Order: sequence, then C-alpha cells, then structure tokens
Amino acid sequence: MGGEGKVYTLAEFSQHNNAKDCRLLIGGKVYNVTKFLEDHPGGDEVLLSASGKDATDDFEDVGHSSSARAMLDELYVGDIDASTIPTKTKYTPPNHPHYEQDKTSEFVVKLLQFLVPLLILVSASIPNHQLKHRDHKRSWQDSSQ
Ligand code: HEM
Repeated sequence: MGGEGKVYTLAEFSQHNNAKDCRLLIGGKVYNVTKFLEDHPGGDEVLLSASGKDATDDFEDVGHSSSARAMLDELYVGDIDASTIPTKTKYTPPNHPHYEQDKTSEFVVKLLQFLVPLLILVSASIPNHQLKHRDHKRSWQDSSQ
C-alpha cells in the first residue's frame, strides 16, 4: 500500500468513505480497506458505514480475532492528526433550552395531575357538605315542630 505514514486531518480522512475509496480510523490509525471490502468476512456494508468516522468502537465491539488484527498492518496507510479530532464529539449532550423546556412541561403535567383531582374533590364535596348541613338543619327543625 502506498502512502504509509501520511498524517490525515479528520476532514481529509472522512472523505474516503465510499466503495471506491474506503478508509477506516481505528485506534488513531488510518487503514485503507478499499480492496478488502469484498473479502471482509463481516461484509462490505459494515465497513462502509464505519468509514468517515472513528471506527474503533465498531471494530472492538465485534471482538475481532488476532488474525483479523494482524491484517490491520497490511492495510495501514497513515495516522490521524489528533488535534483535528474534537474531543467527545460522539456524545454531545442535548442542548439546554430544550432540556429546560421538557422539564417545565413535565412539571406542569405533574402539577395538573395533582391539582385536577384535588379540585374535583373539593368542588364536589363542598356543596354536598353544605347540602347535608342544610338538610340536617331542616330535619332538625321538622322534628322539633
Ligand atoms: C480493517 C479493519 C477490519 C478488519 C481487518 C476485519 C477483519 C475481519 C475478519 C478477519 C473477520 C473474521 C472473524 C475474525 O477473524 O475475527 C471479521 C469478522 C467480522 N467483522 Fe471485521 N474487520 C475489520 C473491521 C470491521 C468493522 C469496522 C466492523 C464493524 C463495523 C466489522 C465487523 C465484522 C463482523 C460483524 C464480523 C463477523 C462476521 C461473522 O462472523 O459473520 N469489521 N472481520
């Protein structure tokens, strides 16, 4: 393979993400898998979808054998310029305004869930109570006559 030892920027590396030119980034190293695509026991699709980004986790998750790891040496074409990789790009937290909004509506729903039954209960029991009271009074007056 030509071009050994080349230092790729992340932007440059991520352009090699198709069947005609497919390179993988595993453990900070760039591998040209274009010719390996059809020979890969796991299929070409997984390699294509793992290209253009950091494929270290994808590669490790499969639990590749040591002979698979040995193949990496032959496919090695260079390294990635670490300064072009933003740290923790994969897990950007959801943006805050959204988060606050969700929390507020959640709170309102909880408040309503608490208040609505309470209001129903109160509005239902007060007139009843007054009625009973009135009935009681009336019946007391009736019997005393
Ligand atoms: C240059 C990088 C890679 C090489 C040299 C490679 C090589 C191999 C080899 C030799 C096998 C046969 C089993 C073994 O020996 O472990 C294999 C299987 C497999 N690989 Fe890769 N692989 C690479 C990257 C990847 C990536 C990035 C993925 C996932 C996105 C992947 C997914 C798989 C899967 C799913 C299998 C299992 C296939 C099966 O058992 O049916 N491989 N790979």
